[in-house]
Amino acid sequence: MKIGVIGAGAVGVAVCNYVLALGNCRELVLLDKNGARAEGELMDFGHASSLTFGKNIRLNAGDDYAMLENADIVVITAGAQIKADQPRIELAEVNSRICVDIARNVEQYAPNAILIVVTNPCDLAAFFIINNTGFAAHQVISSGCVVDTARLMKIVGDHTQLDPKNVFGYILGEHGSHCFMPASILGAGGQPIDFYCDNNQLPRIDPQQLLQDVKRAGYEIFKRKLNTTHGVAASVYRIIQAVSLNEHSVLPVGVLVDNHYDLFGSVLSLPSVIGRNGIEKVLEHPFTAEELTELKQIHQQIRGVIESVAKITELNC
Ligand SMILES: NC(=O)c1ccc[n+]([C@@H]2O[C@H](COP(=O)([O-])OP(=O)(O)OC[C@H]3O[C@@H](n4cnc5c(N)ncnc54)[C@H](O)[C@@H]3O)[C@@H](O)[C@H]2O)c1
Repeated sequence: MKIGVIGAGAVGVAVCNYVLALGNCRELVLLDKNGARAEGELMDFGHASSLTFGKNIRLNAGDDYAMLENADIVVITAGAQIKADQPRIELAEVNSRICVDIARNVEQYAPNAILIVVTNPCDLAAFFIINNTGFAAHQVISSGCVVDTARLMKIVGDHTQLDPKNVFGYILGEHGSHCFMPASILGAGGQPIDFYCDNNQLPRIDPQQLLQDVKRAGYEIFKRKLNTTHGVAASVYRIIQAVSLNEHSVLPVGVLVDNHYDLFGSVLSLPSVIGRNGIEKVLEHPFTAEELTELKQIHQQIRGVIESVAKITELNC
């Protein structure tokens, strides 16, 4: 496996750390417009290979896309960070353009790669990549709500005093403010969440409050350290693992909505089967009527943003 990471910032480097510590790839490429920064990071990582647990993965870094030749997986974390008081739509324009340019460069050297888009707004950026490059929809995965779902699992795990891995639930929709939680599938230890709480003398969880807490989780981290890195990097590594081991894992990643739930033309997080071909299948869930209405409303809001960004950037939508 050859893995590329574009963007040698806080998130890109955190992803490299997971790949080097846990992964089983033969080559890791770190690319940044600031090539020296990427080189410095991988030179630093290189010293880990002298230690007993370090893996001798071939490391390449710089600013030249040719390094990505025949990469199997490319993670895009490059882009601008939101500035104080900057409207989100402005960041969407800037980063959608950057991500499409990057994907066009990647396409020249690794047209068969699976792309994992992390740069925010990741769902919008993935949507514009699908519509403005030769990458097929199944090759382009937005990291979407995997991190939001991890946050949900941790919060419910703390409440139920269970390992978060024994919590089942999804955050779906858009990574960010337009996400929702289908309460009908939330569970702990294989039991419906209300049943679990009642049987264990715990207060029931208010689904609306839970969703608010999930939405605030990223903000609470950002307020303290001015970025978020570890949770998102672990989420990206989870997707890398599903692709590289052809796991057919169901993950709430951002996928092109193309006649799913009668919706067309956005990227939203939906439970999807992830394997060697990227998105192998988008699962259709038996959502309640209310949940379906919520999903449709989110899609319509996102379509509005897509059309505004397309108008200004002249990207296809
Ligand atoms: N999807 C998520 O869950 C999630 C979570 C955290 C951060 N993010 C996003 O990830 C992105 C990166 O965050 P970060 O904290 O690493 O930022 P950062 O500022 O630390 O790093 C960004 C890097 O991208 C590089 N870069 C910018 N434009 C480039 C281009 N055109 N080509 C190559 N490299 C380029 C910069 O030189 C910099 O090294 C941001 O958009 C952030 O909002 C997403």
